[in-house]
Amino acid sequence: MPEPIIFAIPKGRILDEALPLLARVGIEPAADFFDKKSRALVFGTNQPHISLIRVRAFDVATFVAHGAAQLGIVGSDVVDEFAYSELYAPVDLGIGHCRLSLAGPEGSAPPGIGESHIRVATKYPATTRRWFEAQGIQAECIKLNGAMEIAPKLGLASHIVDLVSTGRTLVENALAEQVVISEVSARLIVNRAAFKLRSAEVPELVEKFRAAAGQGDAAA
Ligand SMILES: Nc1ncnc2c1ncn2[C@@H]1O[C@H](COP(=O)(O)OP(=O)(O)OP(=O)(O)O)[C@@H](O)[C@H]1O
Ligand SMILES: O=P(O)(O)OC[C@H]1O[C@H](OP(=O)(O)OP(=O)(O)O)[C@H](O)[C@@H]1O
Repeated sequence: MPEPIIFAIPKGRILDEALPLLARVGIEPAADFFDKKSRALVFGTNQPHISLIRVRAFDVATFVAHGAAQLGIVGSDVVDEFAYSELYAPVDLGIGHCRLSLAGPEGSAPPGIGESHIRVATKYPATTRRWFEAQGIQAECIKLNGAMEIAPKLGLASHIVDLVSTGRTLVENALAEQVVISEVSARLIVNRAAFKLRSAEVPELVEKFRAAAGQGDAAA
C-alpha cells in the first residue's frame, strides 16, 4: 500500500465552502472531522488512500510547498504572498472570493507619486512591498496577524493592506478602501514533485477538482 495522499485544508473561512467541493470530488471526511471537541489534526476520509489535515491558512501553503502534504486548498492571497517555486496552483476553485486592498483613514488620499516612504500594517508584507515598489514607493511593513484595522488609529501605521469582503470592518474602524491590489479566490495547490511522483493519483485528483469547479469536462 502506498502512503496516503495528504490533503491540507484551511480551518478558517474557506472550510465551509470547500467541503461541498470536496464532496463533489468524492471525498467525505470521517465523522471525527466534524466533532468540535476533537483535538485530532489528521483525519481519514471515505477514500482509503486520502487523509485530510486541517491547518491555518498560511500553513496550508507551507505543508504543500515542502511536500509534507501533496495537495491543498488556499486563498490566492496566500499563494501570492509566499511565491513558493514548489507550488503549482492549477485550479481556481471559484470560492472564498474577496479582495486584497490598500486602505487608509476615511477622507485621506491614497499614497501618491513623490511620496518616498510609507508605513503599512499588514499580514502580507511581501505582496505589499512588491506592490508599493511597482508604484515607486518604499513600504515599511509592520507584520500583524489580525485586527490590522486598528493600526492607523493608534499610529502604528498610516495605512493597512488587508482582505476586504463586505467592507464592514473598514467602515466600523473609520477606514476607507483606496486601491484594490488583487482579487482573491481559493485555489487548489499541488506540490510539483508529488504531481510527477504520484502520477497515478495526483493528476487525476486535479482533473476532478477542475471539473467540480466547473472548469473542465472530466467526470467528478
Ligand atoms: N472577509 C473575507 N471574505 C472572504 N474570504 C476571506 C475573508 N477573509 C479571508 N478570506 C479568505 O479566507 C482565507 C482564510 O481566512 P481566515 O483568516 O479565516 O483563515 P485562518 O485559517 O483562520 O487564518 P489565521 O487563523 O491564520 O488568521 C484567506 O486567506 C482568504 O483567502
Ligand atoms: O470586509 P469584511 O466583510 O468586513 O471582511 C474583512 C475582514 O475579514 C478578515 O478578517 P477575519 O474576520 O478573518 O479575522 P482576522 O482579522 O482574525 O483575520 C479580514 O482580515 C478583515 O478584517
